[in-house]
Amino acid sequence: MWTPVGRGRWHGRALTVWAAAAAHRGLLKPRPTPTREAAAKSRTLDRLYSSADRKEKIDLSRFSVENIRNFSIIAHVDHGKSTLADRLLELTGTIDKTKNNKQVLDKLQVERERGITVKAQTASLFYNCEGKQYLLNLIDTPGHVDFSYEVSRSLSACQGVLLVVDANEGIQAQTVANFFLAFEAQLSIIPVINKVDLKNADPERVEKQIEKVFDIPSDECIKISAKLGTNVERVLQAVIKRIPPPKVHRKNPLKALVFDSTFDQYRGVIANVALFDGVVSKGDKIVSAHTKKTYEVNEVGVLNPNEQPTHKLYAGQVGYLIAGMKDVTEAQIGDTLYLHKQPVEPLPGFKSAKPMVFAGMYPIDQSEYNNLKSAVEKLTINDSSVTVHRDSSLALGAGWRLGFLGLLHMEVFNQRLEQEYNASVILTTPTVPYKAVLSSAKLIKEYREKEITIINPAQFPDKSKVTEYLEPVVLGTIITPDEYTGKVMMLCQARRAVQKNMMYIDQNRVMLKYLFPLNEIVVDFYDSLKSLSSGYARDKAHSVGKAVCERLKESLPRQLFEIAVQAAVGSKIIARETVKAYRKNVLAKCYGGDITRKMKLLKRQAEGKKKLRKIGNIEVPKDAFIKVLRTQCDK
Ligand SMILES: Nc1nc2c(ncn2[C@@H]2O[C@H](COP(=O)(O)OP(=O)(O)OP(=O)(O)O)[C@@H](O)[C@H]2O)c(=O)[nH]1
Repeated sequence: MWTPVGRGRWHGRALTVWAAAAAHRGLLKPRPTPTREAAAKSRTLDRLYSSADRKEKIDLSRFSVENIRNFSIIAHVDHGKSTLADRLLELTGTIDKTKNNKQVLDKLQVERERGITVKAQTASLFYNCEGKQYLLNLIDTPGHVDFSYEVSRSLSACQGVLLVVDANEGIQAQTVANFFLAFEAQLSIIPVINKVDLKNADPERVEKQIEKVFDIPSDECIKISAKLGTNVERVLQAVIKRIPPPKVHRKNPLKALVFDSTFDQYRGVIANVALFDGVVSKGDKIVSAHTKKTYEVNEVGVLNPNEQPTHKLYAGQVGYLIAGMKDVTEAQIGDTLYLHKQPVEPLPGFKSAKPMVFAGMYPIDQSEYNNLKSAVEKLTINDSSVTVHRDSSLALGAGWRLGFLGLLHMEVFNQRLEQEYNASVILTTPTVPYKAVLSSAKLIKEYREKEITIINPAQFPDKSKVTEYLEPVVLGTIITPDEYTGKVMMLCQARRAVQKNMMYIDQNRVMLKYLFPLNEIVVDFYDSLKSLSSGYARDKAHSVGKAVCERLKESLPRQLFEIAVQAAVGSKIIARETVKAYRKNVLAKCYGGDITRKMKLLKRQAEGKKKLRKIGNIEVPKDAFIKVLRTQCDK
């Protein structure tokens, strides 16, 4: 939903923000240079995942549906999902127990460098419980709100979740958001209170919070230390006892959901699939419900945690499938695959992600356009929440306008392009989408619509042709120790937010819900929340305009005439800088001499400059644009 610019109203998507005083690793900080430890870990993981290690084909036929459990680990950022996944992999003998096993499922370089999960990762574990062999398919998910699309997709392949909560921090905003995702999907929820080894851990308090906020009896909570491995075996037992096996039919024709996919340079698209019905094996002819194209299956297997080919994949199992899809448009996340000549009703797929932040992306060098295009296409297979529209700019040439779920998402996408595809790009300052209700008949005819969405500031229609502008608003949840409540509320009001709810989740923690205009929180709200500074200036247009003018002034080459660099909002100039002219010494040849002659020469020079200023065109070097845009993005 949208609201007239300047007023607050509820928008459909719930966006959660972090607790004010929660200790947190900087998520939006500039990318750190990889440390020696990260590099060593990277080498260890490369060995762990090298294709040379791929083992013999395994036979999954021995796992009947009753012996399969599919579950995700969900939590707020940093509450220990990936560390718990490490322990589960060790306990089941999937990986050897070594000191180097730290966030093993965080395979991407960007994840290892930033210490956060950005991609959901699947691992199939084999576990013996009370004399029975079980196949457990685990999906480790990201905790940050920008990647919650990964969580919702992962849940479609599961029947249950481990809801991990930090024993010191307690319930946080993403704990609440992720709980509701699982609850709405009607999954079994096992609360796991982690980090009980911490000095300030208070698992009893967290147990009570869980009971109060989620209505889950406190005796259902499992208290563990994922770091030390304490009680982790109980988690596995609870997975078997409390999460039901999938409801599927192996005798029905194949019905497989593509819930994620990646692109491999040599093997094409590798689709992560959850089988709802039937069986699939190498050599089968399958059809994509989305494109109706037919493919021959080259390989099927499970992730253990690296790719391990199997003879077949059976209904109820989660694995991967390679079928020679070479073109990126063929790999659609949410697609249903079925056997040739045995069509099935396609699964509902996924609601498409709604981008909240838009930015222009251009190759630094236009000759790199095609390479960058192919890199962007391949990366969007692996990250389907990014939207791509072609765009062009006078200064930067041909490029795209990309839509992201948040700023961290944008940074991570950019970093992945650089690291995984060696691409070098210019990203412009992020903006949020706006809508304009048009009043001009000419514009309505041109757009064939009365209400248009604007994702590019350059396309903002003039005020005189518009009845009103609308801006997106989001529901934000903030959980904060109560001593900060007053300051947090002041900050929210300064950001034009409207309070919707306030509740004590325990003796000294408050959960606040506010409707925020998205534009007010998208760039720096988290930093302000952390510092709770009260010196917020409401109208930022002036300071931003001034900063850009100053930077442009530094970057523009001087001319024979003065150049005015102005920032304008509509027709109102809000900031100005002047690039001084080169001054030719027209008096150089006047030795001594008559003052009137000197005056005449200076007057003629001034007139010449005035004329030049009227007709003079200056060429803005591309470097200047890059410099200005870069610094804007760094802000
Ligand atoms: N003391 C202690 N620290 C833990 C425990 N479990 C995890 N940690 C630490 O908490 C930090 C975050 O752990 P992760 O496993 O990366 O958390 P995560 O939830 O996967 O993080 P995201 O994927 O980025 O949301 C790391 O520094 C871990 O070493 C625990 O049981 N005790």
